Amino acid sequence: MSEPGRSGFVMHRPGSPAATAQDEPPPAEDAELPGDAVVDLAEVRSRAGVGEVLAELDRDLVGLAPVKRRVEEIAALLLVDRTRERFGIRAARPNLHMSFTGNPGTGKTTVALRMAELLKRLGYLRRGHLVAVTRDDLVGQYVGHTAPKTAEVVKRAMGGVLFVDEAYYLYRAENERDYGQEAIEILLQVMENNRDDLVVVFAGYADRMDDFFASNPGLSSRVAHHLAFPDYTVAELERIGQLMVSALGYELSGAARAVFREYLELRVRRPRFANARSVRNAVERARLRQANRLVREGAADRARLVRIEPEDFLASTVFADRMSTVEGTG
Ligand SMILES: Nc1ncnc2c1ncn2[C@@H]1O[C@H](COP(=O)(O)OP(=O)(O)OP(=O)(O)O)[C@@H](O)[C@H]1O
Repeated sequence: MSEPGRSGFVMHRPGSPAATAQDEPPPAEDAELPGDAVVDLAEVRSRAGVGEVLAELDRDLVGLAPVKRRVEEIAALLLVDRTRERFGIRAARPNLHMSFTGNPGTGKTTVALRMAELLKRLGYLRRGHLVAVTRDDLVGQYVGHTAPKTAEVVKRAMGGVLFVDEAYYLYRAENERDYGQEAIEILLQVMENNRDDLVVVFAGYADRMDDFFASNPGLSSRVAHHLAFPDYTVAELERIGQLMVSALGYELSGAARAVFREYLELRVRRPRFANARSVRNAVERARLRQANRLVREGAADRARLVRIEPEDFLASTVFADRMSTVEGTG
């Protein structure tokens, strides 16, 4: 027998008759649980909606198994931390600043958004929004401009996640008077002093992030969770493409599927390949071509409006030739 408390905690008291809502009011949010209480963690997890966010993450994002596992581990850490608090066990709040490393289009921003939502549901962030910035949003061009610029961004991000993309551009080793250093100093302070209200995620290519952290030990020591985003396999890119296509209300004909796969196999080897972002761009281009084809043809029924055909992936010239024109288009 269990009884949900207002805070989502379910108390079991071994050896005592099960309480009901009538004979025992649920404990207040800040009421400390007695030492012999037993908390049903699965119930707490489900009440906070954690399972829901994790299930959505799993459903909406193809692959990324190691990332999903780390997100789940962090969620478990926070659930247990909250539960310990309810027993009056006081400890510093877990450090939640993170680094997300991986190539472009591997899902870093998307996972950061889900993480923000998760942290909100677990009560670690007030708002759970995401503010994504790059160096230009933080660093000014003239003396005295950086501090107010960074402060403004930090203010906007309070209660949520500050996502610093391509974080290594903040630090320019070759220029010791670079204003980026000033932004880093401010972020360091905020990461230490506002841990309860802001989570900072530094994102970028893995090798450059390693150098960035090596040059900034202060930052590195404040980042507790490092999540590595691997490149997608062709099969995963194909599934990502299918998801995107159906989310837009289209479908690939059988022949289009084969052409799409062939396209991806070539595309991953071309310069400026950007994983799922390149897939999104390919889908958008196919959508554009399909529309133009239909208008040229002059009439369309429902089936034709939703179907992407091979020629929507193929340009007028042969595939291999076209791949050279794909360069630089993402
Ligand atoms: N695993 C995935 N499954 C489905 N869609 C994905 C997946 N990963 C990324 N996407 C989609 O691909 C696009 C790019 O992803 P996202 O912006 O999160 O990547 P990123 O790593 O932050 O890239 P960048 O570093 O270039 O900003 C988004 O539209 C996102 O929804």
